Amino acid sequence: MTQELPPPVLLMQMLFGFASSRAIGVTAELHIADLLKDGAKTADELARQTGVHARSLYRVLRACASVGVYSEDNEKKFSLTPLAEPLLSNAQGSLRAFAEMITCDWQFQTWAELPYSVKTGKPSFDKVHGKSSFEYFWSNEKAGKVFNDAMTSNSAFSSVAVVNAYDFSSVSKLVDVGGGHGFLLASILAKFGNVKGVLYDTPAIVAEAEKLLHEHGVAERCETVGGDFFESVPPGGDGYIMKHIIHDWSDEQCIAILKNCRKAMKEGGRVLVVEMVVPEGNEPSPAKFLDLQMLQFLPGCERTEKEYEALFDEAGLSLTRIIPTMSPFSIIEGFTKQ
Ligand SMILES: C[S@@+](CC[C@H](N)C(=O)[O-])C[C@H]1O[C@@H](n2cnc3c(N)ncnc32)[C@H](O)[C@@H]1O
Repeated sequence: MTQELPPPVLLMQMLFGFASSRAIGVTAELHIADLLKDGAKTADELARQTGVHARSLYRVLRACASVGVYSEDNEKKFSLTPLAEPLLSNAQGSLRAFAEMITCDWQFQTWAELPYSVKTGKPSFDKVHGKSSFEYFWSNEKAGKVFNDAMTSNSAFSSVAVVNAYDFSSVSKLVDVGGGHGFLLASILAKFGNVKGVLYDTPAIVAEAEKLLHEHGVAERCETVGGDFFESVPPGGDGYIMKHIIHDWSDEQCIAILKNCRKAMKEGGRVLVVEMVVPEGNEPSPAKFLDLQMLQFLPGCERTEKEYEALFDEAGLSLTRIIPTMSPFSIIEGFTKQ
């Protein structure tokens, strides 16, 4: 439908993209979707419950409703819509924490410096915050929590898709490299009862993962190991999965991580990289905007199929398949080159 709008109107809508993103993020921060779970409410009622300014909240919700996130009825009551439901905290694959993170203060401060990244090719995050993004999250409790909660929330969304798209039953020991708090690995182990897991991340992050592994009832089948994936990864797995890891790093750094996996894996083992794959040409894809996020936050980027093939090749692996999932993420599978 938007294609039929006159170009200046469509362009203006696009230019206001940052505003719709921020407005949706504010409602995520205020848990508005949770408050609408049991029925429609006016902005006044919602403002009383959240302690904010009623008229301003109304304006934010009206703007969100104009793009289909919530809807407003004749009595000025707001309700959930299919686009608002993923903002429920307990929705399967909830995007609430992700929405809060992707529109928070340090995001907008970093995006304001996009021209710096375009000029220099360096992450604007480091310029704005004086350190790399991971160092910032590891040293700043509040930002670290927002980031890790978003990763777990995003993981909930993409993990369901990965678990349903790939048959892990032929893997006996799966190492999740940079597995964060372990949501993906726990989901895989919960579905595939024969698989043993190793959750590998920095020592501080894996120390926080135990609770989640217990909650999924997989702690007994899952080891946690702290370390640095540029140095080494735990040996003896026949599967090495990496979700949202490879897109964080430069080609040289990715090749180092992939080579470490190849060296550590048992004969006949495989690597499984979970990322968006950038389509060639003008095809629309969220990967092309996530790529700009990477440009500013880390040395990494989103890659095309050919670029993944080249990375795998340099690391001594052959890309065998790209398996699409019901999410924007694909599973890029590789085996040791024969
Ligand atoms: C973008 S998050 C992805 C987390 C998880 N795979 C997921 O999809 O939710 C990147 C992860 O890499 C971890 N990480 C970053 N540098 C690392 C390193 N040098 N060694 C081990 N883990 C590292 C971070 O702590 C973080 O958990």
